[in-house]
Amino acid sequence: VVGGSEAQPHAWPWQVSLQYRFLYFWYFHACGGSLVRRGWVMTAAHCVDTTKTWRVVLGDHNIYVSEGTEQAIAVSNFYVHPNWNPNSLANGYDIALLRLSFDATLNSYVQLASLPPFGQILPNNNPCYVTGWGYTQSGGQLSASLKQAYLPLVDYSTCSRSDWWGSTVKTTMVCAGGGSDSACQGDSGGPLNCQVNGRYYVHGVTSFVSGLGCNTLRKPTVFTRVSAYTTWMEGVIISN
Ligand SMILES: CC(C)C[C@H](NC(=O)C(F)(F)F)C(=O)N[C@@H](C)C(=O)Nc1ccc(C(F)(F)F)cc1
Repeated sequence: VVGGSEAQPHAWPWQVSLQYRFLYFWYFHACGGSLVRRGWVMTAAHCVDTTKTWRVVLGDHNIYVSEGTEQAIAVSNFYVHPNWNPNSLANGYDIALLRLSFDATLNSYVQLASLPPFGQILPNNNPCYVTGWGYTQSGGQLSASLKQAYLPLVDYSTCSRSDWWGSTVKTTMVCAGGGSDSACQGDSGGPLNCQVNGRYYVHGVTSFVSGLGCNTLRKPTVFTRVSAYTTWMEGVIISN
């Protein structure tokens, strides 16, 4: 997250850190995710590399310090959207579900995300926050502590303007920000938390930013629109 501020610990208790094992017993934070069922995490398809060994860490704040609130759970299966094409990021479908090897324990540090109703489109400027441990500057480094940035929602008609994202953005995506604050590498797969009637819903899965820099003017962060995929997710979960 570029800009914004450090989140209050456990203010976003559905936020997970998605980590892959390297060397013997070391894990590396690669992406974010959201806990959607006790045994299921929603993330971005572009985060999933099935040749690696993955785990999710729930209830975390500082990813480099053991605080006693974490739950680390192995990922036992991956369900990437069938239409996802890694060579066509602009086509969308950048969403995946991870089956955990056992169910998370829900408590004040670990809670389920609320998902929007199918097809819901939020208005321009709807208040939203992006959260994650991603780079704090373009070409920078990961944040040790979870960060949040206020990113007002940008509606499709604005986001698809030619001097914004043009035809790169689709209606199955959601844009937010476009100013000095943004997501950045390492925030992928994490939630866009949008306030609707006083409650926060995970309305987006962090997908991409401009290749020219994370917080490029008029290139808002682009998210997979969760409300376009809730039926697909229900189908995966009830049959696995
Ligand atoms: C690894 C990438 C697939 C996703 C990566 N995502 C992120 O950094 C995050 F965290 F904002 F979600 C990203 O946007 N990286 C930048 C450097 C990028 O490649 N952006 C980008 C690439 C292609 C397009 C497109 F769709 F136009 F081809 C748009 C943006």
